[in-house]
Amino acid sequence: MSPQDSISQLVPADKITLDVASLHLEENGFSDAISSLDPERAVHDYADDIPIKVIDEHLIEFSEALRTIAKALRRVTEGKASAEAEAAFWKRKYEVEKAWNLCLKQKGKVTETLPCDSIDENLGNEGMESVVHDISPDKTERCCGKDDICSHEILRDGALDIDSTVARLKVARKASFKLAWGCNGDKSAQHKHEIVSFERGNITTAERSSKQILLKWESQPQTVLILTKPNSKSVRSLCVEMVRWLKEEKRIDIFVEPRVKIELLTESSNFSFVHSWENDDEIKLLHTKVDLVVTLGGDGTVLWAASMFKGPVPPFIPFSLGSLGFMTPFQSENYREYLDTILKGPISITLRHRLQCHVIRDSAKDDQDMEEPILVLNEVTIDRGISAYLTYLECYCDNSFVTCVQGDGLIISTTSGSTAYSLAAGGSMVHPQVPGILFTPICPHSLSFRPLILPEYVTLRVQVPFNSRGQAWASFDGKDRMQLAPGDALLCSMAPWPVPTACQVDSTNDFLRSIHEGLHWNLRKTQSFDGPRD
Ligand SMILES: NC(=O)c1ccc[n+]([C@@H]2O[C@H](COP(=O)([O-])OP(=O)(O)OC[C@H]3O[C@@H](n4cnc5c(N)ncnc54)[C@H](O)[C@@H]3O)[C@@H](O)[C@H]2O)c1
Ligand SMILES: Nc1ncnc2c1ncn2[C@@H]1O[C@H](COP(=O)(O)OP(=O)(O)OP(=O)(O)O)[C@@H](O)[C@H]1O
Repeated sequence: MSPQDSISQLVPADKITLDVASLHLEENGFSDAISSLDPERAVHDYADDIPIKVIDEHLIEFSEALRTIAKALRRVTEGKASAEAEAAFWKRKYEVEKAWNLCLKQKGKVTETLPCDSIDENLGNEGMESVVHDISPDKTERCCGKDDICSHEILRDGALDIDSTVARLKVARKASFKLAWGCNGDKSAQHKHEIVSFERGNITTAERSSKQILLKWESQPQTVLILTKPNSKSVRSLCVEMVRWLKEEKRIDIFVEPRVKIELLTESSNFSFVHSWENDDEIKLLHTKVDLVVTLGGDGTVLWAASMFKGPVPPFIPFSLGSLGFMTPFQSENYREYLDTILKGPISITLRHRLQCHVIRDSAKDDQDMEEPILVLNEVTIDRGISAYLTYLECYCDNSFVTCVQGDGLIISTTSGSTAYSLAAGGSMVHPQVPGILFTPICPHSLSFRPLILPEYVTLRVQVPFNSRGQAWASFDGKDRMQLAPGDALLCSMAPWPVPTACQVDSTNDFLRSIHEGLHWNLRKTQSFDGPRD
C-alpha cells in the first residue's frame, strides 16, 4: 500500500484532494505564475486547464478553495499578508503530517532520521517506502555527520513523515544550516545538544529534563571535613558535639583544620582519631580524600572553605552560625536529622559558579609562566583603596572595549555574590544557578552607568591605564588585597570548578527564602481594603 493510500484510510477524501491539489499546483508551474505577480489570472488559467475526468463533486469545493487562495495571494502581492500565507502553508503541512503519523502509528512503525544526502533519492514512492522501518537502536544516528547540529535533523519521537519530506523538498524555502559552538577561538565542532533543538531548521531551546540538580551517592560517604569560624564559643561546642556524633553513630572519618584539632584535643584526648594536615601541599589533595565539607559559621566561613579548594570541590553542607547566612541554609540545632538525610542522599544541590582571576603585571607581561589563578565564590573588586583619586579602569570583554570606569571602583561578581557587595553597589540579585558574570560599578561618577550581566563564557580584562592618576587595589571575596600599578591588568573568567552546596529544600526555595528572611526583600505593609476602588 502506498503512503497516499494509507492516508486516504484515515483522512476524508476531500481533504486529501485539496492537499494533493495544492502540491499539484506547485508542480505545474503555478508558483511561477504566482511569482509573476498576477495571481488571479493564474488561478483562472489553471482552472481552464483542468481535465474533465477530474470534475466531480469535489470540484465545487476545490474551486472555492482556489478562490480563497487567489484572494490570499492578492494580499500577498500587496505585501500585506505574507505572514498569513506562511501560517496557512505550515498548517496544511502539519495536517498532512499528522494524518501520515497516525497511519504509521497504526502500522506500529516509526521512521528514522533521514540522512540529508539521501533525501533526493527518497523522492519517489519506492524511496519513501524504504525509509519506513521497525524501531532499531542502531538506526538512530545523527544526521549529516557526527558532531555538528544539523537543521535537517528530525526528532526521533515519530515526528518525521514521508509526505512532509516530499512537501518540504518541493516547496523548500529555508536554507539548511548547522549550529556549532566555538570555544576560546576554537572553531571545531564544540556544541551543546542539551541547550537547543534544531528540528527542521527551527531553533528552539530544548526542554530541561530536570530543573533541580540532584546528587545521588553511588557508595556510602566515609570522610567529612569540618571547617569552623574561629573565636566562637557556640561554634566550638557544636564542633565537639558533631565530631563525636559522626564518629560514634555514623562511623565517619573526620578532617579538621590544625587549629581545630588542637581545640578538640584540649577538650579531650579521645579526639586523637581526628585527621588534619601540616602543609599547603596536603591541602591541595584534600578534595581527593573528603566526601563532604561541613561549614560551621556564616557566609564568610563558606567563602573561606571555598578558597581552600583551588580545583575540584566536594559538596558543601553549610550550617548557619552567623547573623545573615545567605549561603548557609541548614540550622545547626537540627544537624543530626540533616546529616542523616544527606549521608543517605539524594541531595538537592546548587552549583555555585566561581570566577578565576589572574593578575598580569606590566613588568612581567612577556613572561610565559602565569601564576596560579585566584578563585572567588562571591566577587573580585578593583577599587581605589586608600587613594583619594578616582579609579580609572579600562574594561574589555573578549577583546571588545566595554567602558572606562571612573569612580570608586568595579565589582566583577558571580551570581552567588550578587546578593553581597554587588547588591550594595546597585547590582541586580541573580539566582545562584544562573551562569552569568555581573559587572557592577562602585559609585561611578556618571549618570548613566547601569550595571551589566554578561554571559558566563566571556573573559573580562580590567586594565589600569598608564595615564591613571593613582593605583588600584584588587581584593578577592573581600580578602587578599593586591595593588595594581598603571600598566597592570586583571583577567577574569568563569572557573571550571563550581562549589556544590547542599540545599535545604531546593536552589530556588533556598534563594528566595534567603532574600526574604535575610534582606526583607520587598517587605511592605499590605494596602488596606478600606478605600477607593475601580
Ligand atoms: N558594602 C558591602 O556590602 C560590602 C563591602 C565589603 C565586602 N562585602 C562583602 O563581604 C564579603 C566577604 O564576607 P565576609 O563574611 O568574609 O566579610 P564580613 O564579615 O565583612 O561580612 C560581610 C557580610 O556580607 C555577607 N555576605 C557574604 N557573602 C554573601 C553573599 N554571597 N550573599 C549575601 N550576603 C553575603 C555576610 O553574611 C556578612 O554579613 C565579600 O565577598 C563582599 O561581598 C560587602
Ligand atoms: N576557618 C576559618 N579560618 C579563618 N578565618 C575564617 C574561617 N572561617 C571564617 N573565617 C573568617 O571569619 C570571618 C567571619 O566569618 P563568618 O562570616 O562566617 O561569621 P559571621 O561574621 O559571624 O557571619 P555573618 O557574616 O553571617 O554575620 C570571615 O571574614 C571569614 O573569612
